[in-house]
Amino acid sequence: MAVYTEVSDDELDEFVAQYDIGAVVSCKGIAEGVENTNYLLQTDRDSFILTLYERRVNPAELPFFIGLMEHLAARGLACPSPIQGRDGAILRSLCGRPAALVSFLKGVWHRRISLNHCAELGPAMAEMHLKGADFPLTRRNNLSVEGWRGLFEAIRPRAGEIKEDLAERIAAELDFLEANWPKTLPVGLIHADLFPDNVFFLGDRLSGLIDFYFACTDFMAYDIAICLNAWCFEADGAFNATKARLMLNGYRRVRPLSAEELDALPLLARGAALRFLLTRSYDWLNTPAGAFVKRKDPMEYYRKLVFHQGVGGPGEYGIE
Ligand SMILES: Nc1ncnc2c1ncn2[C@@H]1O[C@H](COP(=O)(O)OP(=O)(O)OP(=O)(O)O)[C@@H](O)[C@H]1O
Ligand SMILES: N[C@@H](CCO)C(=O)O
Repeated sequence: MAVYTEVSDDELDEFVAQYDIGAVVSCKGIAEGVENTNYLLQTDRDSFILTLYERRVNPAELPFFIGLMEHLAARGLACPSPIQGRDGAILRSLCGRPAALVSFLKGVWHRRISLNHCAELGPAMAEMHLKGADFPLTRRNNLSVEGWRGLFEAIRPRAGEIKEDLAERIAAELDFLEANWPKTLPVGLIHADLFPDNVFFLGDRLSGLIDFYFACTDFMAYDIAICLNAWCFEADGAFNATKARLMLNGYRRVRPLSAEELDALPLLARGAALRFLLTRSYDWLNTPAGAFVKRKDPMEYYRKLVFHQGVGGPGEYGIE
């Protein structure tokens, strides 16, 4: 569950009075998510998400994330639209935390991914990349290749608790990726965490993208590589090339991929698998087993990494 901060009725009334959004009907804590406190706020006019930013979000980066959602929503992307108060401000303080209101997106996310979900994801991701292209702010991806060694050093002494030879395996992969990471692929605004729990559907249609708090400036093809990992493996660990093909072809219809981007996909997919292997390993080793935040399995991403290490070229991702 993720309600770290309880907001009293008085504090909420005072907060909502700063907006022209009607009167509060209900405000319920949302159990999902781990980073921030989220409430579903219903007024007599509409529904909103109230987010209180907790420790793991750097307040100095909030203008980037909020500005990005504003930018994308203004260009018609289905994503949360930040709500301005009567004074024009979006970010304010609630219970000693930075806080913001965004529009509520209808839809649900799916644990069981269908072929159709992947076919819908591709064009939506490409649309986000195109609409993000003229966003004026930039943010370095501190969870890309330059950030991995530091994370590795942090988990190295205890990596054997996850898998006996994990440290050696990661060390070799890191050396390889650092030596071969691309330098010149097209760069743009990427989501960087476009997992199924951040993509909503209404019936068969994708209805919106949420959770832009890892968004950054990086290779657009790296976002695709993250999605190959997060969307195209079955629960038994098998890679589903049909899902990958549908996602990639859907993407390419909206934003064509260059030959360099296609060729780089296996390497980028290795990097993306390593990124989530590292962060999940860190959280696994540093979150008590009984904590209310459920730990995500690092080994799922170790197995995905091993799969991509065996990929000979982009054709194995279903591309004709
Ligand atoms: N704009 C929105 N519209 C509808 N529901 C939303 C919206 N934003 C968040 N939610 C709901 O709140 C939940 C948690 O949101 P989110 O994933 O952004 O939280 P978080 O704590 O930042 O996340 P995470 O731990 O996944 O990084 C979502 O799964 C969704 O149910
Ligand atoms: N989506 C991530 C968590 C947030 O970075 C994971 O599944 O490991």
